[in-house]
Amino acid sequence: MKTTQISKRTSPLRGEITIPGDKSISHRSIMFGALAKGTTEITNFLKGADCLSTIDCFRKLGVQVEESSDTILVHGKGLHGLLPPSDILDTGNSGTTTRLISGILAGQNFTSILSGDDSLNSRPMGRIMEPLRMMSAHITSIRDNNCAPLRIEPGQLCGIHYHSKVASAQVKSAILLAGLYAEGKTSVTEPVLSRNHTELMLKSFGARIESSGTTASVSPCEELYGQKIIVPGDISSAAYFIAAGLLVPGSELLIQNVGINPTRAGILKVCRDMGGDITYLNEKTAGGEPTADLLVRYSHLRGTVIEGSLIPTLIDEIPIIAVLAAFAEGTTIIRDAAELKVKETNRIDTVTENLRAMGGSITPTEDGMIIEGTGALHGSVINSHLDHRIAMAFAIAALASEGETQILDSQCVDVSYPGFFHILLKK
Ligand SMILES: O=C(O)C1=C[C@@H](OP(=O)(O)O)[C@@H](O)[C@H](O)C1
Ligand SMILES: C=C(OP(=O)(O)O)C(=O)O
Repeated sequence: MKTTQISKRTSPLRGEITIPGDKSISHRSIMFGALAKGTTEITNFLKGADCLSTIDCFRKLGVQVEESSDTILVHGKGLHGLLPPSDILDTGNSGTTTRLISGILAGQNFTSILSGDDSLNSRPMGRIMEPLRMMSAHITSIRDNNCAPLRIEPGQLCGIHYHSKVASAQVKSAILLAGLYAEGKTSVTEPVLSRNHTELMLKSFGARIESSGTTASVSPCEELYGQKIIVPGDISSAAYFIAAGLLVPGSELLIQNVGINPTRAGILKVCRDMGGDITYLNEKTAGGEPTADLLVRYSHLRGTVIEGSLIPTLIDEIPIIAVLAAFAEGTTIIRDAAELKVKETNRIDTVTENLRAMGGSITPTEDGMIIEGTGALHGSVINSHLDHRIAMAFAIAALASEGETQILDSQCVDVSYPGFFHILLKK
């Protein structure tokens, strides 16, 4: 397993950088393309391990996916054309693959088994099993612990109106995708709006889908139709370079073509609230997804409060926000973020462990953390616990910290950002 060593950066980060494609949109482009009639052409697809797991699963379901250096072609099978898999569907480290594909598989006339790595197989699946069962799906946890491996058997689905306890785009999407196969209308109401890529993209593929506030509804349709998709740069990946630009003295970095969908862009609001100097340039919209180039300049940061409806818009960015908070002046409070406990690791614990190792002052809470900014950290050994977001967040902390830092199991960044260290260390 790989260890990456990072020392304090003595020169500013300057120039331009492009960010790999959005992970959420890349997963969905394969899934919806597979269920559509005709070919879906995807540009700027994220070839991270999670999205490659999605491709692998759909290949096992009989879908032809052609990969070239700059495009992916998905030869769709139509809504009812998937084939029984010859093997277990391996969803790797990916919660998104597992939960979204479960909604699709619940509506098929064959049995499938889904399983992932140790992290994935310990994450909660009851949150999708409950609503899918209410729709009459036959989905069971093979070890009877509400986790994967999951067995999904054929079922005749019926529409429901589900009130979700968690604001989770994966739960919402699993239900809406099952709704494509259900009799009648299927609706999901969330406590607060989560990322809405499924709603935007399914609409462009021709689904009968509507959204109003925190409720999204789908009704069955004859077919979906293949699309051309240009995947925007992933704001969750851009977050590390935004933070690097804000933290390394003298930096001025132009981060190009970043997705700034308001259901995803909470980190930009937080950085600005903390005093971060970020300018949006060249704003555009394609396929309902807004993008911009972000000009980020080194800034003096102050603490802030992050809570409520903002949390789902930046849930994956909380580890790097915690790093920013450690360098800021004053206190940062993060609450309403209990979902952090059920990601690739318990991110309240893994952020606390690693921030303390670097000399940060952090108090974990039941649903978040309180960080007293000390303005400085020191190098240390970082245990990523194989969580890509932890490895990348603390790599950025290392750039602005005295001494040397070693990131253990740094290869895990390949889950969402292959080449991350190469780009970071040559910039
Ligand atoms: O739908 C998606 O693409 C995702 C939703 C979020 O998970 P939850 O739905 O569990 O909040 C996020 O953490 C994950 O990285 C991607
Ligand atoms: C939580 C994440 O992804 P997933 O749920 O798809 O594993 C993530 O990328 O931070």
